[in-house]
Amino acid sequence: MWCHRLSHLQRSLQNLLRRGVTCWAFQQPSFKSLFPLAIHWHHTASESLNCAWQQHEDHFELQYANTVMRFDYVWLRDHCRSASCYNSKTHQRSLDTASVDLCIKPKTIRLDETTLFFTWPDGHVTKYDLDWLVRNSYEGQKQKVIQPRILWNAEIYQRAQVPSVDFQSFLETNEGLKNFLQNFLLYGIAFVENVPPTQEHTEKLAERISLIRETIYGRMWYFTSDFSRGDTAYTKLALDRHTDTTYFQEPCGIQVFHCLKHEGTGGRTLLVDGFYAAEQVLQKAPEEFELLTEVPLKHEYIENVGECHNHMIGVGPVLNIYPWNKELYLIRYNNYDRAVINTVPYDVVHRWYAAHRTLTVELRRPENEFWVKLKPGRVLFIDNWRVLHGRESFTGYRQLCGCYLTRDDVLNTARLLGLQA
Ligand SMILES: C[N+](C)(C)CCCC[C@H](N)C(=O)O
Ligand SMILES: O=C(O)CCC(=O)C(=O)O
Ligand SMILES: [Fe+2]
Repeated sequence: MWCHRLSHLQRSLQNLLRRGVTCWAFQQPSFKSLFPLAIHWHHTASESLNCAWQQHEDHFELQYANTVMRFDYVWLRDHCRSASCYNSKTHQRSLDTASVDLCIKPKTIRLDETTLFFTWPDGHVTKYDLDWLVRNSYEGQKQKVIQPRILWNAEIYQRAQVPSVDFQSFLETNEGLKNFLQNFLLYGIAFVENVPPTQEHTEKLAERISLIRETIYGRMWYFTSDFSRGDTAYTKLALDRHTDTTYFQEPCGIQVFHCLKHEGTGGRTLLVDGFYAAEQVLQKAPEEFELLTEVPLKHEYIENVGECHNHMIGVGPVLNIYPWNKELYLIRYNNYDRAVINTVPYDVVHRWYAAHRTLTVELRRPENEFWVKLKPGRVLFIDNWRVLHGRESFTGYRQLCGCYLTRDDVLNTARLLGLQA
């Protein structure tokens, strides 16, 4: 641990020196030893490669491909891809990270063409390709989006004329499946056409891209307005925009809807891109956006109807972002299922209500609403981590079937088809 303290001390000393406060520093007994080496930049001979590196006391600095990267020495030892440290068949680490000295530093560093060689105190050599380091560095990741998306309001979505994929081509060709998934990843919704209007065919579709996520509602579900379950979804009432299963610790990733029958009026489906609305909040009120990413909330499902007894609780903020690049990846928005707020003090609660209102105003702008009437044969897939759904009240007999999908497995299929997900 000494080396970390040293470098920390060194940094504070440098800060003090920069601010001109030197007296404290000179009182330290080993002041000189804190600055043991003059730092030299190593440049590559070839101009075209444009690579330079420095060995600092507590990290390795690399400039390459217009990126300045800083690597911790333990990190450099830990990611060694040599045969004894990494099994390239299973893509698993063999090295026991706990056996690495936390104060490790390379004995020598050398660059040959585009490969960096680190020789460690015990003689072990680690090789890194410069491009690999760029791809895998924090600085490289920070600039990258995990999931490219096209945020939409009704006009943007309709203008894009996103084609539906045909049932046959979805099931039988990789191209059909890939087109479908690409649209789904970009927009958070996608349709399959000409599906025979049965639960079995809907299930086949779902199984083509993922594993079906079985929940308290079953594996494939099938529902009418019979109030067979203790939830408003099982009535004829209107449902305002929301995401489902906010009361799960991990809300379901994807929802599949297939309307098998409707003899009556109303019942249109409402779709709103939650990420588009959140982006508007970020632009107009960044501190409110931040609050929505920070305040943890509970959502709850309490059911006691007939034989069904359930009590589910999920905790998490409304907006979930990756901490390193601030990219939004999940919105949890369901005012029906939001539980008592008892996770934040009153003053934060008040600011949270204001931020929630700002988001709600964006979500409710008529220009952000995309309305569609689900029909037998046309199956809708919704990214339940991004796109909110709702429905208009209706009359008559309406049958809806569908299921939830596990998000990991949808993304797995997408990656195997060569898509970025
Ligand atoms: C889709 N299906 C009818 C099975 C369930 C409906 C769940 C409704 C619940 N309030 C929620 O938003 O999670
Ligand atoms: O009836 C509908 O169209 C959708 C109801 C709903 O929100 C749901 O089942 O999750
Ligand atoms: Fe729902």
